[in-house]
This record gives sequence, C-alpha cells and structure tokens, in this order.
Amino acid sequence: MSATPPVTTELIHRLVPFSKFLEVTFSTLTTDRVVAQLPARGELATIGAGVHGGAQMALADIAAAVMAVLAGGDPTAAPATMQSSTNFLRPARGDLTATATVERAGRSTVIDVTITDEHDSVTALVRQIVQVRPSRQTSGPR
Ligand SMILES: CC(C)(COP(=O)(O)OP(=O)(O)OC[C@H]1O[C@@H](n2cnc3c(N)ncnc32)[C@H](O)[C@@H]1OP(=O)(O)O)[C@@H](O)C(=O)NCCC(=O)NCCSC(=O)Cc1ccccc1
Repeated sequence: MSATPPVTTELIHRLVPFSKFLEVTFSTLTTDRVVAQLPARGELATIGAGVHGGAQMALADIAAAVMAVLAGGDPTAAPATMQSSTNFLRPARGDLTATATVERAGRSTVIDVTITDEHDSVTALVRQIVQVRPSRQTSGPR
C-alpha cells in the first residue's frame, strides 16, 4: 500500500501544470484554508498595467479547487469546477494573494476566494461551486 503524499506546491504543479505555468505557489494548505500567491509578471498585465481579470480568475479557480479537495479529506480526489462567479472591485497591482475558505461542504462544495494585491487591497471576490470526485487519471489536455 502506498502512502498518500503530502499536498505541496510541487505536487500541485505536477498534477495541475497550468498552476506551474502561472508560477502559483501555496503558503497555506489546510483543510479549512488555502492561501496561494500569483507573481505579477508582465505577460499577465491587461490594459492599464493591472493584472488581467482572467489571470485573477485562474488564480481563484486553482485555489478553490485545492481548497475543495483538502476539505473533502481525500487528497487524491479530482475537483471539477461547476460554477464560478467573480466580482472585480478595483484594479489589481503587483503580486496577488488568493485566500480560499469553505462556505459550505457537501456533494457540491461552496468555496469563497478573496484576492488581494500588493497594497493589501481586495481586488476580487470569487465564489466557486466545486464537485470533488474520485480521481480518473488522464495524461494531459489532448
Ligand atoms: C471601475 C470599476 C469597474 C467601477 O468602479 P466604481 O463603481 O465606479 O467605483 P470607484 O470609482 O470608487 O472605483 C473603485 C476602485 O477602482 C479604482 N478605479 C476606478 N477607476 C479607475 C481607473 N480608471 N484607473 C484606476 N483605478 C480606477 C478606484 O480608485 C477605486 O479603488 P479604491 O477603492 O480607491 O482603492 C472598479 O470596480 C474597478 O476598477 N474594478 C476592477 C476592474 C478590473 O480590474 N477588472 C479586471 C481587469 S479587466 C480585464 O482584464 C479584461 C480585459 C480584456 C481584454 C482587454 C482589456 C481588458
């Protein structure tokens, strides 16, 4: 019987290559809170030099999916985002931090994500509905 590996940034990068592409790292990975960082490199900018909304949504989606899996108690499970709702409150400047918490656990898990920027200003509030299912291994997006 193989032991379940601890959930780390490196493991998430291996399971979700998109998170590695975005250079997302995780400073907190617990059953009730996930905190993820997105470095604001130039390619993520939008008009006006803030961080593009799609990059913020991707950060939130990654953090919410990891949160749902950890809350479910089976780190080998696969998250499936069913719904995502984002409100952008102000332009995002510099490196971003996403804090994900569980609003409601169940067959469909409700995750709230707050994104803050380098000024500690809240730039976006995101609510995600995520289903967590037993993993079905695939080799990539194609
Ligand atoms: C402007 C509004 C939508 C509405 O604001 P209102 O209800 O009228 O309220 P209020 O006027 O109080 O302003 C609130 C806060 O906003 C700030 N601010 C306002 N105007 C400006 C300005 N001109 N420049 C700089 N900052 C401005 C303002 O200082 C205040 O901040 P504070 O509280 O003092 O710290 C605001 O909520 C907002 O900017 N949200 C973020 C939108 C966002 O970043 N979306 C994602 C990226 S878009 C994308 O990537 C898609 C795309 C695809 C393809 C191509 C291109 C793009």
